[in-house]
Amino acid sequence: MTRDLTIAAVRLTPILVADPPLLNTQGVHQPYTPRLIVEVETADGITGVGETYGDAKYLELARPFAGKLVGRQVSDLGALLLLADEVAVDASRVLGRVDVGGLRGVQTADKLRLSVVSGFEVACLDALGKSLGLPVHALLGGKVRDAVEYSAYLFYKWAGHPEGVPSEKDDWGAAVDPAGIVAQARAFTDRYGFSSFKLKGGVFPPEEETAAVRALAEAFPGHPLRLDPNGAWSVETSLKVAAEIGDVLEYLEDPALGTPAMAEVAARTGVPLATNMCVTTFAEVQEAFTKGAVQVVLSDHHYWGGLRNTQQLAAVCRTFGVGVSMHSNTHLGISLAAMTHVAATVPNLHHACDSHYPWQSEDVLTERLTFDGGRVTVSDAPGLGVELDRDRLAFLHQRWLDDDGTLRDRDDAAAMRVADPGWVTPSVPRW
Ligand SMILES: O=C([O-])C(=O)C[C@H](O)[C@@H](O)C(=O)[O-]
Ligand SMILES: [Mg+2]
Repeated sequence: MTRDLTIAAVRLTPILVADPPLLNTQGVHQPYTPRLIVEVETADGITGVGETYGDAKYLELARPFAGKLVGRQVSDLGALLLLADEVAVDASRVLGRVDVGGLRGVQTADKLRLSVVSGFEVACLDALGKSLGLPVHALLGGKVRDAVEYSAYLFYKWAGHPEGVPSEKDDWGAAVDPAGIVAQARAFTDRYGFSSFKLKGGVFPPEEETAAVRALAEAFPGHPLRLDPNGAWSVETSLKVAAEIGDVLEYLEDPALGTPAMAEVAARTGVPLATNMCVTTFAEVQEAFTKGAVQVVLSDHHYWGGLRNTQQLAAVCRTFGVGVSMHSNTHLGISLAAMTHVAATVPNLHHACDSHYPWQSEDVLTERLTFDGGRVTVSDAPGLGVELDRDRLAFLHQRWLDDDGTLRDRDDAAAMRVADPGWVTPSVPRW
């Protein structure tokens, strides 16, 4: 049977999804956060889905990029990155400083383009897999594991968004001290079976956060623990924390901002350092690896330009003896499926992956993905193995249409100012 893999249509649907009041060093998550759902339809009527960031700066690139794909083949994956280079990035979008929501290091035109491409690459792979009757992991060379392990992503959080702010309720409660963090970890374990834990730090003074990690170590002896202040600490503070809790850490994630500071910390501690801030593109690899600044890179297909680039990153890490883990921002089930497919193919992925998915009560799928013993089973169904719920998609899109623009760009500092009008993004190092 011949198949027509020509892309006949591309649909882009920006949505707003509920997000709990999770705290990080920049502020707090908004009650609703933007995502972009990408659909690629072949001439045969097969639809592939992808998901990426939905802020205006990504939409601006996604729209012209979508126009370039019509008439091409869904199998033409190599061309995606080249086509993306043809899409102009408005200079005002390239801030030259850490971006407000993504906490992914300094924002560049390249990073914006790669994040857009990732959603389209996943949609093309989904459509191609459905056309050929093959799962995405098979298109990527085949799985080396049947399930992918995820870690519990613990956050300091408030019980709810500020009074009077429209939001969805969550049932996690508040967590603003060690006891609250341990209770949250127990809830993660009870609900999903996770056995490794990452605490998002950079929120409270380091002594409070190390106390929370100690409390976790006592409550879950021997379980892998990570602490990630998103570069909020000085080199000296990072070293102090490493000395205090290094004995219970699997790794310390981005304690200090930027490769030179990370290299200095790494030179003076035996605690492995991980990053999703100083190595986020191939261009940043050489300096960081040759300086020994990081021992683990958190891959993220949204950052790196897709699933195939994620595999290439893993190969580069293997070459340099650097470990691989996986980063996550707020995402839905399409991305979790994509993360699981690529993670299943990476032999040197030896750390449980991060995922925000448990924090997301809303999705655009007919069936949510589930964690069993902290693991997601790798689907062998054609494509990603997920199905779009068009009614939910329309509902969440309507929320985006109804928004006056306040929430269409993630801004954790602005969300914090609703509760604390004097809040300004802390300068780095904060401690
Ligand atoms: O460094 C990380 O792991 C992240 O940046 C993940 C997320 O962005 C997280 O910090 C958040 O959403 O607040
Ligand atoms: Mg991180």
